[in-house]
Amino acid sequence: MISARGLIKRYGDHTAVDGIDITVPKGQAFGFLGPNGAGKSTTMRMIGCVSPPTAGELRILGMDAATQGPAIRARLGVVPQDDTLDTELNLLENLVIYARYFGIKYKVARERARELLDFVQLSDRAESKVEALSGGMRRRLTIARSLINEPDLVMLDEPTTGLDPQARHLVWERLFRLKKRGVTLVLTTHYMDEAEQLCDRLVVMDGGKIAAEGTPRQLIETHVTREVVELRFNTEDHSAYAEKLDGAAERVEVLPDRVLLYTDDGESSVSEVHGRGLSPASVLERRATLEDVFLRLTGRTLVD
Ligand SMILES: Nc1ncnc2c1ncn2[C@@H]1O[C@H](COP(=O)(O)OP(=O)(O)OP(=O)(O)O)[C@@H](O)[C@H]1O
Repeated sequence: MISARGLIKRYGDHTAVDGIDITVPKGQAFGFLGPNGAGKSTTMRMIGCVSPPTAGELRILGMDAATQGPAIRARLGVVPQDDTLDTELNLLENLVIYARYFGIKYKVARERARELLDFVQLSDRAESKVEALSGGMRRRLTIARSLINEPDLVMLDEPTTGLDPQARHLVWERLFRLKKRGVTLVLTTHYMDEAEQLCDRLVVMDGGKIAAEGTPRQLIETHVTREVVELRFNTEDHSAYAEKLDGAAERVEVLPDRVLLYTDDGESSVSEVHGRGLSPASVLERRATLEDVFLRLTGRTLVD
């Protein structure tokens, strides 16, 4: 569905995307994980054929992005970061009008719009104005809109940013269903749980480059230990404690508010902490996550 080789995007002197390679097969949910400014949206815009690459080769749906943009766009679904719905119109009208961009006949558009509202569980709101919808409902409507041209590939830029947990789960559940229907999904996210739950494969981006790639499980197994012990001390300066804990685990990481011990045996690391005469205010043993992978690879946390 997507093949990029040596993809580069420069804005003046600034290189936003710095020579990335990606391959996305059909039916996969492929995620770009990374902090602000990593180059995720820029990559999505190139794949969406709205921003031409400065250099490199980019093929989407077997076509060349440089020369076949309009043909590619006709077969893509796009869910932008900010909702661009027409709030003055009702839900059905939003979908039907969008269908016109694709030259879909009115009768077909209305039928599809009804089906799609059903798919995103908004049928009972068909005649309401968009301005009356919650954030989660708007997202679902935007997802419905992205499907009006029956796309093979749907691109979602931070599909659940700003939504409450329940609204996020509703969006995820619909995206799972889309995937089951064989639609390929490409998404960007700041959220490790979203990446873990939705994505078959991930690239971790940082500073315009790909820092790592794999399934969520592979990334965790390759880059971090199985367990993590989080220690919080009554102090303003956790780095002093990190020094005292040198060698207490496979790796010791310090954040402003805690020390992280990366270990394959949480219990013995906790004993080691006490053995060194240290008394943390709190101790949390947990499984390693993508957030830990990210910290390892970039030295930063996902959500600043
Ligand atoms: N149109 C533009 N003109 C100049 N610089 C840009 C433009 N778009 C993006 N950039 C810069 O390119 C870099 C990558 O931005 P991009 O929006 O792709 O990051 P991102 O990973 O999507 O971040 P976010 O999570 O905040 O959306 C940033 O340094 C940004 O300031």
